Amino acid sequence: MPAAETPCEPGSAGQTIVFSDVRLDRGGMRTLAGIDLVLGERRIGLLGLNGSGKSSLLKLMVGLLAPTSGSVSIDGLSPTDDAAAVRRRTGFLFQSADNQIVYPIVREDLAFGLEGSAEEAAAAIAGALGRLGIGRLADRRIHELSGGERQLVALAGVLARGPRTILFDEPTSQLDLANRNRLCGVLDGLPQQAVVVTHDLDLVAGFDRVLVVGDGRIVADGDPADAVAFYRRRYG
Ligand SMILES: Nc1ncnc2c1ncn2[C@@H]1O[C@H](COP(=O)(O)OP(=O)(O)OP(=O)(O)O)[C@@H](O)[C@H]1O
Repeated sequence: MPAAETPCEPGSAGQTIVFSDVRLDRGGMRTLAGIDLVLGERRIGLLGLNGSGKSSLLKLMVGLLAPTSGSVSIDGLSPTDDAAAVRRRTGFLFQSADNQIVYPIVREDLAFGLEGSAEEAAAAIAGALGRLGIGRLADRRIHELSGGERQLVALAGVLARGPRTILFDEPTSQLDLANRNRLCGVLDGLPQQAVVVTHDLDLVAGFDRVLVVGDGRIVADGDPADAVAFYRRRYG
């Protein structure tokens, strides 16, 4: 198996995500400009007001958007030109689970697109569901699950692929307090590198690095306490 397809094991390194003078226009308007970043930490948070460009930054990392100018690389690969390799190594959890669940039964959905033998796929699915404590949902119909359960199933689908990095777009926004706390616990224990867009300021408290996006630029970049304090001062 080539290195690019090796599933992440506990303790394995994440990836280095590089933005070089990135500009992004959406709908004819400047969304991001002058973005220069090297991100290699294990837990990275992205804060910012609605519409500030956080999700756009995340989508650039995995090639769901392409820069208008400048470049993005992830471990030396281009998210747009090397899309298949980047997406094997980099999972994306959408804000709404319905955007990434395709099949009607949980187990079928998790099997979709998995590489390897049927036994390897079954083991990856069982491992992912087990890690999230939702093995009991394996044979349930997706449309009968609650929103929180669907969110966890969508995360299991990402985990089953063994990515090195997981990009989370507002992972707690649709969860009740119990499921929000559960997701925080899961996030804490994941061996993968995680980049998390959130409005949940407590979620980033133990992170290694937190960035604040404002007016299409990075307006703060540091440890969680400093970045959150800046965010509250500037926008609170
Ligand atoms: N499909 C699109 N076409 C044109 N403009 C878009 C599109 N999607 C988003 N935008 C614009 O890009 C800007 C940044 O959006 P983005 O979703 O990255 O912000 P965000 O910081 O993640 O916001 P939120 O916190 O509300 O999710 C916004 O002004 C938004 O209106």
